[in-house]
Amino acid sequence: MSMVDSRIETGTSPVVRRQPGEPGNEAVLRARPEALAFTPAQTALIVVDMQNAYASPGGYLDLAGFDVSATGPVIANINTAITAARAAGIKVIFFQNGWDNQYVEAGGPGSPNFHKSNALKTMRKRPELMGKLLAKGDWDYDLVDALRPQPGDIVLPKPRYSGFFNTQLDSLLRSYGIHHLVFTGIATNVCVESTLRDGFFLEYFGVVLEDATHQAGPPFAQQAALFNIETFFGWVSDVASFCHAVEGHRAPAGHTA
Ligand SMILES: C/C(=C/NC(N)=O)C(=O)O
Repeated sequence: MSMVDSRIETGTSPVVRRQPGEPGNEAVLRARPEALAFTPAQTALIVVDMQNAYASPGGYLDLAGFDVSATGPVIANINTAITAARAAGIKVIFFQNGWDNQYVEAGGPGSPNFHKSNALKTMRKRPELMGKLLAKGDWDYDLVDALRPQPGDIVLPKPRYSGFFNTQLDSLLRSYGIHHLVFTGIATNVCVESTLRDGFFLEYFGVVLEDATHQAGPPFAQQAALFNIETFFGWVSDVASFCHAVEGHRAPAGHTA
């Protein structure tokens, strides 16, 4: 059951607005700790790293010992959010995490990534996996079959946990006049939280749809990430609330978001 505050239905809950709302243009999302108002055309749905590596049995997280058995409903919920976003004219941005198959982009021993990445560590333990985990061109790097980008969507590669680091995300968002980011994907406590946090420092309003995310690690990692986001960096909502908020908002005719 969603823990999102239902008081907004009765109009007693505060609504966070970046600027005074324009009637008819504004969607209001039930969220914790407050409802959040946004304009669909100035909002992006960010789909973080929904690759086989993170969401499929036999992918990197699974091989590294993380539980991916509950990712099926997350994929279905992301699909629901994507469909609602496209219909409302919200830009959909997919990230793919990883590197070239020689791992030059992963950084050598001079990079903390070399020492902390569980994908790189797993491959050092199991050399037969070298060139496979999170390597561009391999199944592990591919987006899961159930989530297919469409014309008008953006697909961005990223080499580190934050989607703002060494990517075109910030300049693309600014070029489209986007300042609200709705987050889905895996892992809540790693790349989702890292990207939302960096967005906060760059003045983006970030909200996570909790049932469209999954953690890397035990359930407390999900709870801690959502607590941090709700308390310090942004807002937490769910897919049904997002669909409800954008219902009735339609992309202009002939518009690919
Ligand atoms: C653990 C991990 C998480 N990535 C992500 N997409 O959140 C990794 O990439 O090693």
